Amino acid sequence: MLSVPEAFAQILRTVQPATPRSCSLFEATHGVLAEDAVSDVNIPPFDKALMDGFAVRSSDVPDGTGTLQIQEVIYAGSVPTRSLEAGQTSQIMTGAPLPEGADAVVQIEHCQINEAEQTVQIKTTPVAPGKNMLYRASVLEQGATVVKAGTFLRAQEIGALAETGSPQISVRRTPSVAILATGDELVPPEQKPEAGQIRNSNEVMLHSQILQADARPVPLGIARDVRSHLREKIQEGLKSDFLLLSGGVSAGELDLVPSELAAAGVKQVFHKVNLKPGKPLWFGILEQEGRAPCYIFGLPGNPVSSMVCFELFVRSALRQYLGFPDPMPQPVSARLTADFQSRGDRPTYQPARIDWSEGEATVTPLQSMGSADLHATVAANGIALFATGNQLYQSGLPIDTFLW
Ligand SMILES: Nc1nc2c(c(=O)[nH]1)N[C@H]1C(S)=C(S)[C@@H](COP(=O)(O)OP(=O)(O)OC[C@H]3O[C@@H](n4cnc5c(N)ncnc54)[C@H](O)[C@@H]3O)O[C@H]1N2
Ligand code: MOO
Repeated sequence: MLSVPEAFAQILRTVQPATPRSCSLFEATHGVLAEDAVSDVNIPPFDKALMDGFAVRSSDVPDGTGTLQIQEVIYAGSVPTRSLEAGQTSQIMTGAPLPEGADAVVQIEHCQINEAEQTVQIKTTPVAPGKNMLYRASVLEQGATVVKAGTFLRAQEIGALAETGSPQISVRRTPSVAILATGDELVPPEQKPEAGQIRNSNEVMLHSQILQADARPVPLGIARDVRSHLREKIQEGLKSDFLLLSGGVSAGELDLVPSELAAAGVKQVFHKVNLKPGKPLWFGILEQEGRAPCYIFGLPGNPVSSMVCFELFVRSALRQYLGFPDPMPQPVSARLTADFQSRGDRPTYQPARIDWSEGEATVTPLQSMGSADLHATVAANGIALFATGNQLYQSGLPIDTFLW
């Protein structure tokens, strides 16, 4: 059976980053930048006042006092016409360019203007070069990288791109992800289950996980364990960029998913991974003439297996599709708060509570009845990884955890 690292490697080898599209900054939120963006200007573009007041030569008022001759008033958006010689100053507004010779600004509250003599008396704390101003290009130089390819675009990146001359950018947009729950035992959440039935909790849970992964869910409802119905629903799902099926992938007589996917032309990449929960995980690709491939995951029906497989494998595939440089889940090392006895013939991903105290992460594995016990995940904010075998992990030992 495939190991977890081998499964990751096969997913990352199979899923190709989406073709980038050009879009305006108004459409770019939650996309991922496809090419490095460089600045076409210096930031700030000129030595810039950060206060309303007087532009000065700091050497004229090193101790913060002195009387200076006013040359002109410089507003934001205008250009100074006079440079400052010794003993001279110009009144300046926040955001305006400093005149040549000036290297500091004294704020207006510390200045007394004599209109008749066109002088200003300054009384403030010592003035060093750079006070209340930003030097040209001190934030960013023209030609420097503003946002790197592979960056998820939030409000601040979008603002920085606007400031530096990238109104139109090349972006990978979030994929559509179809969800298809399978099983004759399932009823919708709004229905009270009758004998032998359970509610379809995986569809809405996956919907929420897809949204949390910043992708676009396309819920398709329930496919019954009847080939014709499943076939029809699979065809609908294959129109999305990804298709997630829940249930029907293990060894049961009505586990029709792998054979129906094969009949639809989907090529299996792997079936079954050595982890707990999630062993029956299925992954494949549909290559299509003239359009992008569809990537298909058959997630085990047990709710915790479905959730864990999404967080580990589907999320990594979505990150790879979006062009993130590090698509794999990032482990957080945390110390066990109590002894933990691991059991089992597979690496185990145990629902866990991860906390931070005094700057260090701690982890408390939660009691769980296994892959059908969704309630253990409600109290959890992540998963703790334990290697195969029966082993006593002592309190205080650092182990790998993954937040969700
Ligand atoms: N003989 C074997 N039996 C099983 C094996 C095996 O290797 N050999 N693997 C076990 C493991 S591990 C898992 S996990 C499950 C996964 O089975 P399937 O993916 O085929 O899923 P189902 O049998 O359809 O369902 C399993 C379980 O989950 C419930 N379920 C299904 N869909 C939903 C849903 N949308 N919402 C909530 N719950 C759902 C379903 O009722 C079952 O109780 O197989 C083991 N068996
Ligand atoms: O993958 Mo299953 O949930 O391990 O029992």
